[in-house]
Amino acid sequence: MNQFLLAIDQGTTSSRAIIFNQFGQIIGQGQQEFAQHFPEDGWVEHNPSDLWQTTLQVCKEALKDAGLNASDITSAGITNQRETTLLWDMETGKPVYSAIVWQDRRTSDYCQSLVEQGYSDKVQQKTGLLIDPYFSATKIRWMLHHVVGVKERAEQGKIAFGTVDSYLLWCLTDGQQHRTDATNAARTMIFNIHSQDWDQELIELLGIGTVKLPEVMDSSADFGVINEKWLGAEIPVQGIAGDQQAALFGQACFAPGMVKSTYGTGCFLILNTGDQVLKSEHKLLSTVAYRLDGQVTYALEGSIFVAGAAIQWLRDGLKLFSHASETESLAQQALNADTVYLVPAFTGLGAPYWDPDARGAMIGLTRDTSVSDIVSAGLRSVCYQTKDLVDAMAKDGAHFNSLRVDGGMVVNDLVVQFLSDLLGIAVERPKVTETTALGVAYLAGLKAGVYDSLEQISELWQAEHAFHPEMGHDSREKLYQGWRNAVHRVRTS
Ligand SMILES: Nc1ncnc2c1ncn2[C@@H]1O[C@H](COP(=O)(O)OP(=O)(O)O)[C@@H](O)[C@H]1O
Ligand SMILES: O=P(O)(O)OC[C@H](O)CO
Repeated sequence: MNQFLLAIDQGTTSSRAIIFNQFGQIIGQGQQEFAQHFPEDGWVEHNPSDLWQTTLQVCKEALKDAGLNASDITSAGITNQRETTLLWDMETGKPVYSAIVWQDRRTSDYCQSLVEQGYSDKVQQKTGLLIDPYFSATKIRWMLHHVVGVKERAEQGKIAFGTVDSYLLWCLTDGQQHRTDATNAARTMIFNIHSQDWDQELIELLGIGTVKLPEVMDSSADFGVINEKWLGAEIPVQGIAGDQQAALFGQACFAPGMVKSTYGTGCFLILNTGDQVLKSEHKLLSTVAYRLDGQVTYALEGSIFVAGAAIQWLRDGLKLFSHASETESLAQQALNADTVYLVPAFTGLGAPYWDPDARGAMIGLTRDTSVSDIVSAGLRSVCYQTKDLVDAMAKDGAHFNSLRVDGGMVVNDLVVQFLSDLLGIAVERPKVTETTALGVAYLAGLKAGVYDSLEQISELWQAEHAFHPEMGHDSREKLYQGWRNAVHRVRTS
């Protein structure tokens, strides 16, 4: 008999719900985009009601698409854009402000002051993270200091903090559960990844001790039950993970040394490091890959802020084409692909540079530079940035000879082939590229007893295509040197 798992994937630009059967096949889905708000330079916000309402709608759409009722669903999971921060009043259930999105840079100066006070080592040692506005903690502090009345309500013990998973769980359970999982907690900059507890010293340092923090659970656990008023029947929520960790899980990267890279708005390369926290000397992040039965599997992560977003900019900003799918044929016509570089540092550079003040550039332009050359440079920029991460990992002692990829961009064969050429390793694209949703469905299914073991899940993973390097060493080095020069031109630190 078929069993069905509902995966809620609340991402940066859209909310998605996918229903899988126990074989990891997609049975139904729904997706809705929502508005991005940029109230000031470097600020990025979402309306919490958009996050919640689109989530609810896509769940209904997915059920309809699958021809199922909520009562047919065995278990549900939530995966989410990470770090994005919400505070809400626990009495009214109302968010006190917008959701401050992971890309938001408003706490840059405060982060810089923490660095100057010498807290970098302590933060990295405890949380595995670098001090950066990217993470949740300084966003919480900003709301306490800037939103009228919130500090007072927090002092009365009425204000809850949550990443998007927590907030959605709160809504879905009708205010019954205030919980998160270890992968999401690990992105806040106040969670000790060794002891698996909230870190009181960092909480006090930031002055955010009055806010109620969610209970941190395994990634596969009994988080609560979706109230029947939302979808027509109760559904247990038994999986939660940040979207990049869920993708690692969906790619079945369960053995130390296995690595995946997801190409959506940004790009996130995550390497399974087993039960070891690998401390990076090259500005990568140590984080929680997943936590099962109290056992933590750790990961090393490289985060790039702009990947598919560069393609969106070429489409919407420069209006060079109407659909992302046109980029492959356009780039195939590029005559100067090897000499034109686009550094998409629109919101600064992420790993391994962490240069929030860098800005984008196009280098190598001549009179015969064409639209095709620029599009090709945009696509290739994603591969060059990945090589930056892979090289940083190698310097940290982490080597691998194949990479699993997923996300909206990997339908583009040209991108994946160039990636393989540049890295000089095999790049594997799975049959199901919705690995984020699949990963959290697996986590829910593990708790629900649909799956007994990780081995069983590994057996479900199937490659759709493996790309092998076709480029020679010298060409690869020459192209990459050109990229290094281009990045050097935009860096401020
Ligand atoms: N054929 C393509 N070639 C290159 N980029 C693409 C292609 N199709 C989609 N994209 C890019 O992939 C991204 C969407 O991927 P997705 O995984 O849905 O992102 P997210 O989950 O971050 O919203 C968009 O930025 C889009 O520009
Ligand atoms: O929503 P995505 O897929 O762009 O992922 C965002 C990341 O979780 C941010 O850390």
